[in-house]
Amino acid sequence: MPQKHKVVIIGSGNWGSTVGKILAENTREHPDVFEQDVTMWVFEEDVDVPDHGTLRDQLGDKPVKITQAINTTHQNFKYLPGITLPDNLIANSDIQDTVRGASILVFNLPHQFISRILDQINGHHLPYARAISCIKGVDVSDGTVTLYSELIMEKLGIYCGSLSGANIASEVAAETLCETTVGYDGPPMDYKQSDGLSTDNLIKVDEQRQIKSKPSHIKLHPVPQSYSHVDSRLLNLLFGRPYLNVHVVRDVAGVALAGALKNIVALAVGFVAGKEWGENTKAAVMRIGILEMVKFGRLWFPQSVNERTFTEESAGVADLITSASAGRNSRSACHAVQKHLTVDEIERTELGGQKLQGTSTARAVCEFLGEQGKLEQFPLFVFVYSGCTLLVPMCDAH
Ligand SMILES: NC(=O)c1ccc[n+]([C@@H]2O[C@H](COP(=O)([O-])OP(=O)(O)OC[C@H]3O[C@@H](n4cnc5c(N)ncnc54)[C@H](O)[C@@H]3O)[C@@H](O)[C@H]2O)c1
Ligand SMILES: O=P(O)(O)OC[C@H](O)CO
Repeated sequence: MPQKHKVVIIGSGNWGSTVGKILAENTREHPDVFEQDVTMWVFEEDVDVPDHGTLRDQLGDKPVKITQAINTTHQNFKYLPGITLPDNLIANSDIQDTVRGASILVFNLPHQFISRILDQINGHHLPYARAISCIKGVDVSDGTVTLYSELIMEKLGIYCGSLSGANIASEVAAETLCETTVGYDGPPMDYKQSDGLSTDNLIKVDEQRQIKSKPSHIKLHPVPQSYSHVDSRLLNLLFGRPYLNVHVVRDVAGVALAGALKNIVALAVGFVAGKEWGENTKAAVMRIGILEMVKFGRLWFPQSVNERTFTEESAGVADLITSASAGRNSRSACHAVQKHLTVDEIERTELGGQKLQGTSTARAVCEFLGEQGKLEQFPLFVFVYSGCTLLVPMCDAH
């Protein structure tokens, strides 16, 4: 019998809790492959107990710790209300305790918080753990665009794939039919060597990106042969559900980048909706948006991004459509225009603690493009970042 994978999830927001639910359902269904309990790292906070159902019978009417609320009621009523979570999904606010001994780490938190969490994890995880990032966003610093899958690889020295798709969390949690894309080109798990750093285990960084500060290779620890391989079959066991079809592709960068950039386009569509410019304009914005997404990938990730990920996968055009139609970025931009507020104000007042990814991504991407002298090639991204301020200030002064 292979050693069982221990799976943990870092993040417990709207999508974090949804993916936690999926993981726990699957580890329970495949006890031969996975340890049943899935620990979910939760950013600790006090939450008010809603006055409906049996929640106050179980928790009382005073504010309680969110971890206590989740572990007692098996609901995350602040970030994923109305959904029952499996009782083998265990909330834990101690990040180092959460990752200890885990062979599969799933990262799923707003990108604003990932860097600090990685610093706290470093040194406390298995050196051969494998990771999947469900985070939609990009990190821009020192004149470089870094995908969160890459940041995780660099900071922790472990392999990281990406998951992204047309996945409005509340719909996935309600188990309506949908699909998603997993980018995974990782080395197989069972190396001939079972200890030490293998020279076969090199993940090549896209050399065309001319990233001066990055190593050209990241050396990975081989996974002991006792585990089953992390391959497309195992990823389907982990993320697939009867209502969620998973397609595994090798294009990790394309999946991650599409998930990040579509949020900029979704904001633009939201502005159009708020201005009541109609469906033709929304369609035009989406068409131009997908072309800018592809162009960005071609320019900055020429060796790693496969353009077909943008046009054929759930992570590409399908996610753009769903996000533009019903995502938080699009809705918030629409409300901002209608209420003459900034999107940041809408985020603070209407999202109940959930975080938008589009505004900071637009800012990061456009500042990067400005530094590279490429702004004129991305008029829609620039429109979102700066042009939209003519309609409504997109962000607070910063
Ligand atoms: N919600 C969706 O429909 C959806 C769908 C697909 C992908 N995504 C992506 O998933 C990722 C996670 O989004 P989400 O919807 O789960 O989050 P969310 O928007 O619900 O964000 C709230 C989460 O952030 C946490 N948080 C607040 N302050 C924090 C801090 N200082 N440090 C750490 N955590 C803190 C909260 O505890 C909560 O868990 C994002 O990149 C998002 O783009 C979201
Ligand atoms: O609600 P948004 O705008 O963060 O988008 C949600 C998902 O990314 C849709 O796939």
